[in-house]
Amino acid sequence: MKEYNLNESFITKIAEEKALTTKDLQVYYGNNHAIFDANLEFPRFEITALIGASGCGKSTFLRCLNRMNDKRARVDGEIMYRNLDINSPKINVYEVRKHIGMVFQRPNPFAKSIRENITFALKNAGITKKEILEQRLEQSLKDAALWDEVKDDLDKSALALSGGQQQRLCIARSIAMHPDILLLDEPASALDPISTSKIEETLETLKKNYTIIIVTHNLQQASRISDYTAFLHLGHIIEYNTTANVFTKPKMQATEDYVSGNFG
Ligand SMILES: Nc1ncnc2c1ncn2[C@@H]1O[C@H](COP(=O)(O)OP(=O)(O)OP(=O)(O)O)[C@@H](O)[C@H]1O
Repeated sequence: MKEYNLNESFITKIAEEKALTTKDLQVYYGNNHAIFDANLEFPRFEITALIGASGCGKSTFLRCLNRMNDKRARVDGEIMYRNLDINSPKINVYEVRKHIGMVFQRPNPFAKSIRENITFALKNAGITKKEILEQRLEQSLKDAALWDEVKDDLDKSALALSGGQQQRLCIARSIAMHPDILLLDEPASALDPISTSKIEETLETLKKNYTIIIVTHNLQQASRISDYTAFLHLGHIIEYNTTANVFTKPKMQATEDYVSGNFG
């Protein structure tokens, strides 16, 4: 693999309102230092893509943003959300996850009905009024572009849905909680091209109301749907800029090689 100077980077500052900011974020799996000095500002109501070769730390970084690494890694540094450092040990992680939701690579609906997949977490969060549950059910399924396909089958098992429908159900389940930020870890990598384009359309619509941060291996997908892109290499954020700049006028050689397919 070509060697690049990992101490050189180009990290843009965001002029818009920020939804989340990481400051000097470091992640260690035992002795493996997996993320180095990540300083990124995520703009509100925009889609930011995290790209880079396998093992560069995309998922590790994403998982820090709603404290999903707590049990597997040591995470140092700050993650600022609404003037609070949500990486502080004093913070209630369940509260964090109500505001910052996560959708995983493989669709993981509960083995329950479509309705219960949406209402389960809401009920756990103390929402018991039937009208509110029904309203959240319908709205989240509409926002995830699934309502028309399932509205007559709400009491059927979620496991009977196709993979693409299951993934949109998982997005609906996340947004039913009314988070501010949605984290997605390669949400379309297990899906066929039609389901993938439905997920992409859904994300484009959702960004009106949500800040979206997505890990993707698919460079076309990053360039199609994201407003900002961060390129990671060996745990370092090498470049962060508008997606148009990252793909057409990259500042760093490593980025240019990666986006043009001359990497490695
Ligand atoms: N649970 C874990 N325990 C120990 N090391 C881990 C763990 N998860 C990831 N790592 C290590 O951290 C580094 C970054 O991995 P990570 O999965 O974040 O990369 P990635 O860019 O998301 O990769 P991919 O694109 O293949 O999913 C790798 O060296 C990996 O081996």
